[in-house]
Amino acid sequence: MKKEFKAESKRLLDLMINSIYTHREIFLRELISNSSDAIDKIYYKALTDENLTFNQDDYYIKLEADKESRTLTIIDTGIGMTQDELEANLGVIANSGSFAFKKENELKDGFDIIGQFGVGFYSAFMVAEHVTVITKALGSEQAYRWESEGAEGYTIEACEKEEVGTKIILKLKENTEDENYDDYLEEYRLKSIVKKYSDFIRYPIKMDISSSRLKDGSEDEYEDYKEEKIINSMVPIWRKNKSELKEEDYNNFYSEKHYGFDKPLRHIHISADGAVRYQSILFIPEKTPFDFYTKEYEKGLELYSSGVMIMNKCADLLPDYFSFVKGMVDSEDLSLNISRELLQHDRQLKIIAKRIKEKVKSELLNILKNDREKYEEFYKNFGRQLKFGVYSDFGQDKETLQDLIMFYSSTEKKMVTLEEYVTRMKEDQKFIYYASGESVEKIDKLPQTELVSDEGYEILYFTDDVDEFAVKMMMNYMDKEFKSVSSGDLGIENEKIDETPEEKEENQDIFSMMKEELSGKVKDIRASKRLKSHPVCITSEGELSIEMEKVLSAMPNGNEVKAERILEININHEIFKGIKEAFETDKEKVKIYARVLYNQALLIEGLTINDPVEYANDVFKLMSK
Ligand SMILES: Nc1ncnc2c1ncn2[C@@H]1O[C@H](COP(=O)(O)OP(=O)(O)OP(=O)(O)O)[C@@H](O)[C@H]1O
Repeated sequence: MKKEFKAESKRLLDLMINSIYTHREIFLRELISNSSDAIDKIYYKALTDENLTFNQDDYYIKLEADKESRTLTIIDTGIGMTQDELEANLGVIANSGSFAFKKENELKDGFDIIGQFGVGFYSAFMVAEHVTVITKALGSEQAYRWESEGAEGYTIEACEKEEVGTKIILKLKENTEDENYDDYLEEYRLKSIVKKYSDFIRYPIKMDISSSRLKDGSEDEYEDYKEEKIINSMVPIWRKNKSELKEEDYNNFYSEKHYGFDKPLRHIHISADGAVRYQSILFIPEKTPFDFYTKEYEKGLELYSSGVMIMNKCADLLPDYFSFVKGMVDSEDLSLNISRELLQHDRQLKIIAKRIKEKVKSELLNILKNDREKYEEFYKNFGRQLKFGVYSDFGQDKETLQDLIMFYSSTEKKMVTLEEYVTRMKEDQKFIYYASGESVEKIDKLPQTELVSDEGYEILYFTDDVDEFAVKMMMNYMDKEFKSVSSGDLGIENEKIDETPEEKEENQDIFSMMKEELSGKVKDIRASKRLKSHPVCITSEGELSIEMEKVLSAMPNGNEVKAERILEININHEIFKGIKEAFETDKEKVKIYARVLYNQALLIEGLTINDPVEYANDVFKLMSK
């Protein structure tokens, strides 16, 4: 009976089969990589299960090309699949969650599809019109045959197969003007594809290779014969010498492993011979994985013990703030049998994790120093993660991360590091100033930044939710304290703005009256020490800023925290003169002023006002008075 693919799989499969795809040849890489994974699984079992004995020679992958029937067959001695596994693994292309992330029109390019969804096996349909999978699972008596011609569906039935393992038979598509599928039956072509993408596969990839030799007893007569040969070098790339490897080799490895659909921004190749022996290849991706900032994203590195993969995503090897790092670690000093729980406490693993953390940090610093543009690109994608790192775990990693974070600068008009900021601070400047807001454009217009900007000080713009929380955790950098431009004491003396004692005395009563009108809304009303041309602004007192309040109250369980608001009034502004006048002649008007100014300050700050109708009426009243 023919079964249909799950709806999403069908759409995806259609797209893939019909996409004009320039790298069709990678279907072989995908199938070989699946075979290699399947052998890894059985090999691992054999090493850890006393009841199983296997010889190294038992593990291999074999390619068979038959020109007559136009089939290419990939055979492996891996773990095989049961009927249920066939159904589960080859009946659904991608798990629907990840598929939902991409809209159909974004799926034009086949490369994207493969990289992002791990639809490895289905790439077979880029070259084959009919695919047959014959497989027998370890420990199972019965073998099964899965067959499909693409989007129409598939069948599964019982069949005969001697040995455990899987055999995939591709009946190649008819040749077209653009593509000569017969090419995939040619020895030289298959050999070169294997060399290019699968050279380092640890198991032998065998193929019958034609040669010719002198006929027995003859001196000039040759005969053709076939001989089985291993066509890959089998040395894993991480065991090779760095000097032997080219950028391209690392890039191929990155794609082969499906670490990402992009090209890596940087690779790090570690070969350590110290207290713990291990090799590692790490990648810093160029682009943010599509699910990076979602719950679905899982950090981790592949973990191998002496070349055998023991864990797909070992999370303990990476701190959360470097969760974007992809790659693998292979160590001879780790036990094959180690369980997840034990691994967490493994001393060796801790040493490796620490070293990886340091390496990634120094590589990032290196990019920052030598390739600023690249770093800024990286930072755009993953900077938020680093800032979360500063903030989380009570700031225990702030030292590691503080030199890697950047903010937009008011004076430089670009991203700058904290070190750059501090080293060009003015002599009399006491603090590292920052202003928080939704975007650079919005912060540019904030009244609170006026004085600090006018004094010629640089201001860092905090546009990410996490920013202010992160610097609160850091407290200072190179002994300089962070200071919000909205905070009470800015450490700037300015005679023109500061209230004289007489003024203070004089304004006292006005402010008290306004404060009474705004009771419950603001903690205090003061003459501003930062406003020059704007009449009013809101600032906060204490640990919690208005921006932080916004972030916290936007959280799902609606934190009801409120910043302590201070209404600051520019006593040198025309408007304040009006208030003073009203205080003498029309006390009711002072109250209206208080309400209007408060609401306007909220609006400037990007906060909502409680009663817009009352506000509008107040404004009308002032306009008509
Ligand atoms: N030769 C094989 N032997 C045993 N199982 C296989 C074989 N080929 C595929 N499978 C099973 O089918 C599943 C689906 O394969 P597919 O290539 O579509 O995705 P994947 O290998 O899981 O993901 P990715 O290709 O992104 O690593 C595999 O995870 C594996 O369980």
